[in-house]
Amino acid sequence: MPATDKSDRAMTSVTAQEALDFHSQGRPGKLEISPTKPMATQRDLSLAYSPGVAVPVKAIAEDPQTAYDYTARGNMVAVISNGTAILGLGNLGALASKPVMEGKSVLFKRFADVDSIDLEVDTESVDEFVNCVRFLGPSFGGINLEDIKAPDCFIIEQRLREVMDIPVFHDDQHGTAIIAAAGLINALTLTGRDFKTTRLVCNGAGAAAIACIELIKAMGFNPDNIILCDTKGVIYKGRTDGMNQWKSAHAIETDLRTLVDAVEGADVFFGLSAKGALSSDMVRSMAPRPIIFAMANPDPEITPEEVAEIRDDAIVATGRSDYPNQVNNVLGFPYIFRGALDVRASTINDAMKIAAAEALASLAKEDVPDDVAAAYQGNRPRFGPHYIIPVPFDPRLISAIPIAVAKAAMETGVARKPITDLAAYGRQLSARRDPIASTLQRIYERVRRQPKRIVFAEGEEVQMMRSAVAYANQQLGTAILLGREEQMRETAEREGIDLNRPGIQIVNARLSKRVGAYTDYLYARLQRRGYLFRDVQRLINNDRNHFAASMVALGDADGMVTGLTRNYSTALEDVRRCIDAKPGHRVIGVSIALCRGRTVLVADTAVHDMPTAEELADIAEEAAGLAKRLGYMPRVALLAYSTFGHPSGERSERVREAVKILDRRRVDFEYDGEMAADVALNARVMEQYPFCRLSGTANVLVMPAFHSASISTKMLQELGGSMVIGPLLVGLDKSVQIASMSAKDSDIVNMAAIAAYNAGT
Ligand SMILES: NC(=O)C1=CN([C@@H]2O[C@H](COP(=O)(O)OP(=O)(O)OC[C@H]3O[C@@H](n4cnc5c(N)ncnc54)[C@H](OP(=O)(O)O)[C@@H]3O)[C@@H](O)[C@H]2O)C=CC1
Ligand SMILES: CC(=O)C(=O)O
Ligand SMILES: [Mg+2]
Repeated sequence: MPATDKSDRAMTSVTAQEALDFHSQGRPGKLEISPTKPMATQRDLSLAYSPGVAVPVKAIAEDPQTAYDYTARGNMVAVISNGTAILGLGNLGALASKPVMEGKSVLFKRFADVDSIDLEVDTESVDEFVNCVRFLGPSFGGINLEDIKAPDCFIIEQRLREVMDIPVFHDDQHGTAIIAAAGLINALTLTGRDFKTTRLVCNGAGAAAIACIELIKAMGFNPDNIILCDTKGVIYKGRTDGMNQWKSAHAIETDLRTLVDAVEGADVFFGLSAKGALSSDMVRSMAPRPIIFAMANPDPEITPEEVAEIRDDAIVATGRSDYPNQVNNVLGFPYIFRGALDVRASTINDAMKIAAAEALASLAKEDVPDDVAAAYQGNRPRFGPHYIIPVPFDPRLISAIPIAVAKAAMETGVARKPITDLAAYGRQLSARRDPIASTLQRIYERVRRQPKRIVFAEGEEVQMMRSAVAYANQQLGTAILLGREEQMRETAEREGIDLNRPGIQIVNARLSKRVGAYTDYLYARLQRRGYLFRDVQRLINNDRNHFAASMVALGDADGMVTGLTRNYSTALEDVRRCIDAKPGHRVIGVSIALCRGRTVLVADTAVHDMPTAEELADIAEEAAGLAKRLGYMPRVALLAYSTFGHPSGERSERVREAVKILDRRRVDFEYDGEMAADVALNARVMEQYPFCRLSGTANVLVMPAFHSASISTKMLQELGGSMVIGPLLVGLDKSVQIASMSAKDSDIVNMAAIAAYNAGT
């Protein structure tokens, strides 16, 4: 464990250890490369490699544009840094910048389906850096420069733009400028100001600051009303200390010399400098209804809490995701490159940047539809001081920004492949959204709004303790750890887990005053099922699943998670002794498989061994219900080895009968079957059955039996590289989730969040 500093302690939503574990668990780091073509047979090899590969080689040599058709270039962006200005942490070198750069690459993929690789260039020499990057053009559709200190970044970007015919975009400059400009447009609107008369002070005169100032000036902000400050104070005409040509370009005639002087009476403060640079007194001296964008990362120039202590009329934004109004370039770079790549833009020019800023600003003013509201902390946001800019998880960003950028590229003549049908382009963009982000995010955000008490039944297990801490840290509610306190504290001490955080509660069944109530409750349920009173006492005293499930049944907790120490079916039996199915429902297990941007729900992966036709129909209904609750329009395929009667067989007959039962029940979701998995999942194969009632490929798969459900999800996970969540228990009267015995901390936290979500939000 490395030494922690103040900024580690300031991380309220995650601990330093969690951050390290997140990066080291499983395959270290955040990225891997996966092929898009099979490389399985001699023929594949002949096509992909020699001799077949010679054909596209020659085609590209003849017409370089065909590289976009035959290689990954057109969707590939390099994130390149030398680590000389990593976030606001300073010059920590190329290697130390790698976690940030991997992170940026992942965000490219997650948010905009842009493939990306990080490249860390180990030099502080501008010439060496430029020479290294300038020859990489053939590999990429765009270059995203990141965390390179000023003024080197200006020279590097300028020189690379001159010699490369693909977009070269320094994210800390232009990404930040676009987002800050969008936020500023809206904050000015809300406070009744305009670009002509507003007085702005920008602290920091590096990469991000200079670009922000340049962009807002290009948008019409009055240059005479902007004061730039750096570590030496105000940048005035004639200053010589610590100057460079980029600072000089924004120097103004003024007698003001310090940030304190400059900020007095200012309408807007832009912070692109360092933690704590704006004091309370400075905030006090600003004009009425001041606009404060404290954008330094990870710790802002001043926190929203500190501003709130001084005045309640300020609009405050930071670069962080744990406060409202996150002004951070993550809102920009994935979508700006998406638009630029899609029209094969040769550059990203001012018109494209302004179009992105305006699109972003407009989005915040639009009503937030239901499926978007879930992406927001708190209630449905409405344009106002606490919502001047959309959050990164807003699913509308992928449609709104790339279109604006692509249009501007076409209008300014830098698009090498103009898009003719923008409506169709908009639909393609929405389809690129990876549902995993929005699905889990939606669950977490809803729970955060209505936190829940979740009992972690196997509280003495290390993973349970870690998960409970993560649950509490993420403000999902109270995590109740069940077990012997002394043992838990000993383990926690040894493993460096802090159980003294708010939101953690320890309950020892043996010492609990509720033992009597739970025993009476359970005895009433089990007395006619062969259990004596003392058997039930033993269950409550000695068995944590029974104790935890009784807690939930009697309302002492909202939900529970278990599963690490007992196999799934045993844990489920324990729970079922205490909790029934919801009236009119059937208890089933649904696994969520997330694979290459697709999400499918698979059922029943937990309970019914060999379901009857009636049971299959129930399973379809329960799974469709879960799909709806997760925000999907269910398209349910009842799977078999046969498709619509061929080949015939007894097992397929049962599935066909289930479809007829659903017909009779007149359910309100799309379903069809029986069909084979490829028919359900592959649009081209489905086309061979034009009468199929599904409007698209299936997103809910009802398996004919438990063995096929279990085998296929495990194969998806192990061979298909899918992330599989679950099985989630559906249909119980109270909220319980059972993790697998091999679950990692993150799986358990997901399960706990899902238990909390199902407990009612
Ligand atoms: N929210 C967002 O999306 C983004 C935020 N940022 C944040 O902005 C900050 C600057 O990043 P970047 O421009 O890339 O870095 P640079 O190294 O290019 O520039 C840093 C600038 O900040 C100035 N500075 C540092 N400390 C102080 C201080 N205490 N008071 C006044 N000025 C100070 C420096 O002054 P001098 O010139 O005198 O050395 C320099 O001008 C970082 O905290 C970074 O995390 C950056 C990009 C995006
Ligand atoms: C967000 C970002 O890019 C930075 O702080 O450097
Ligand atoms: Mg950066």
